[in-house]
Amino acid sequence: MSDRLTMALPKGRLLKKVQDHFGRYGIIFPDEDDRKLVIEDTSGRFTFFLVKNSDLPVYVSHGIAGLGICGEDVLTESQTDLLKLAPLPFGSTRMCLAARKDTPPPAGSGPLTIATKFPHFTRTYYHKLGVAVQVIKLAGSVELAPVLGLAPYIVDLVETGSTLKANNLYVVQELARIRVYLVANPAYYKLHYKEIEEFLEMLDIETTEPSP
Ligand SMILES: Nc1ncnc2c1ncn2[C@@H]1O[C@H](COP(=O)(O)OP(=O)(O)OP(=O)(O)O)[C@@H](O)[C@H]1O
Ligand SMILES: O=P(O)(O)OC[C@H]1O[C@H](OP(=O)(O)OP(=O)(O)O)[C@H](O)[C@@H]1O
Repeated sequence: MSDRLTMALPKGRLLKKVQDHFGRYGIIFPDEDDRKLVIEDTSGRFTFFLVKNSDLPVYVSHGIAGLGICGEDVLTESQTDLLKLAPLPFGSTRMCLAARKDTPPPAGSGPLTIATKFPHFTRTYYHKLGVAVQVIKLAGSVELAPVLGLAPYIVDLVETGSTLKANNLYVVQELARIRVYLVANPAYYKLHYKEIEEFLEMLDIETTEPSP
């Protein structure tokens, strides 16, 4: 492959935001053929791989893509050791405990039954507090669980709150702020330190990792 930097991008709701943001800095990639999964930006600096959100840390940790753009939610669940270079100014959400409006907040040290797409985050969060949890893992539409009686509580991402509202649920407690990060494979970062730092300077964001 050429000496372009390689970056994995999530195919879902973040892609348009990345495209708009990068476009402001002259990193333009086409979207006319949205079935193409390997694309090159017109400035000649990047090759992008369009991957499923939850697979993104796999590609970066294996060094297939040197860089990636990924939410902290996915990073936490992946249990990979990627460098979080800098948060990006879009895609922020809140990880929340939510329930039906007629369910009171949990009291005492559990056990709490929680349905979620984020079992690792949920177990870690409550274990740190000494609260016992039974986690029911779902792949999506988590808001259905309290509505249908699968679990009284859910842990899920909340952005606008409209999904909770439409299903008569409420935020019991905000557990964490979740941001979207530019991440790197540690070895790739060392190898391409100069180009990556130039790219970060151009985006006007500072690295959160010390220099190698
Ligand atoms: N409203 C939102 N809901 C979920 N994630 C959001 C939202 N807004 C921003 N994000 C961030 O965007 C990232 C990518 O969201 P996307 O919808 O593509 O993921 P996903 O639903 O997990 O993807 P997939 O359905 O392919 O598994 C999330 O990991 C999260 O950090
Ligand atoms: O607060 P809001 O703006 O309503 O956004 C939050 C919702 O969006 C996400 O789901 P997504 O659309 O990815 O569907 P999924 O649950 O099937 O993964 C998230 O899991 C919430 O359900």
